[in-house]
Amino acid sequence: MSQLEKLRQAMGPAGVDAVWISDPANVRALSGFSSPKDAKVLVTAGSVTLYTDARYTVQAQEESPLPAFIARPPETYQHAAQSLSGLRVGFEAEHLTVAMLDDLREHWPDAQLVPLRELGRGLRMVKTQDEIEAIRAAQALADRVYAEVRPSISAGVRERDVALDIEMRLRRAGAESAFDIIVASGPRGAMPHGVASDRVIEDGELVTIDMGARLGGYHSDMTRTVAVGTPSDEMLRVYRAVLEAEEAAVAAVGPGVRAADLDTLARDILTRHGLGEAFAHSLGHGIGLEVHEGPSLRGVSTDVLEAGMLVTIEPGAYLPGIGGVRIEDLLLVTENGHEVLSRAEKDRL
Ligand SMILES: CSCC[C@H](N)C(=O)N1CCC[C@H]1C(=O)O
Repeated sequence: MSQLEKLRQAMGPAGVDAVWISDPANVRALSGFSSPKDAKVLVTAGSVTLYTDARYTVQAQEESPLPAFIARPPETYQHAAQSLSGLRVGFEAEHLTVAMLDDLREHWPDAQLVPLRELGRGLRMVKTQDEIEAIRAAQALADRVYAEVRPSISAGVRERDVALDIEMRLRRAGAESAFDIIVASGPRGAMPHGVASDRVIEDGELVTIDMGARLGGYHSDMTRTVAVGTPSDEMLRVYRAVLEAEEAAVAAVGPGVRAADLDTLARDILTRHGLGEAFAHSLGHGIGLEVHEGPSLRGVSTDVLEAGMLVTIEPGAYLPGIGGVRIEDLLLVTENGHEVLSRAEKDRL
């Protein structure tokens, strides 16, 4: 089913006759338009319109199969108002500013505005085949770049230079970095989001590299922790515990599996190694047009995995003042289990 069909199917149960889409990821999913921050989509039972402005006339025509109305507010609102009189119009509560809501109220006096939450989950959690191939390609590129850069991660090298090297190679290949690249060496490894700094990597340290490619709007995400020289016995023990938790959680991924159970499985292993408290975040997340999207692999998640979902499995252990380890793979949930899309080699320490 297309994302437009999914949205139309969800409108009745949500109590709306139309939806004004302003979340860029949902705009892109519905329209294919690659500058979704400068666009909106209006969906009614019988029509769908892409709204963007004259900077994008040619681009909208080239990229989107949807009929486009080219104008800026307030003309866009006035145009939309013609098809919204008397209708209940949903909007994305997490993505519409108070000022924008005021504008909609002013220009659509005959419509009833209804806040909707988490629309993207229903639309985008299960990927289409094209989306799966886009993410597969993004991850394959990230794997290649990681393999190229891995030999340079050594004592005397700045974290920032590792990140720059990764970013330059991604950009040369026509992609971008999916997020600020994390290169966290030695004690900085205790920061789950330790983006690359001026710190110089030292002998005997672990270095966590968390990177992804953004290609055609779709993201990949993968983490490896590597040893430079011989790490301490304590960090070796942490590394092996995280690897055990990661591999066990990966092995358990499949359709029908409760996301929360995967988090518990990994957390229990780390707890047995005395590292439960050190695992300071959730096990993973879905990925697609955003780095973080549904399903959620948190302990409190009610999500159940389905074939066609893309998820990360990324347990970590963080010891303030000492260091940290995270290992992350990107998986496609399949009818029979899963496929690991991230192929980059892991250190066997
Ligand atoms: C800022 S994007 C971070 C990408 C990373 N792979 C990731 O998703 N996480 C790192 C720590 C936990 C997890 C997160 O929830 O941010």
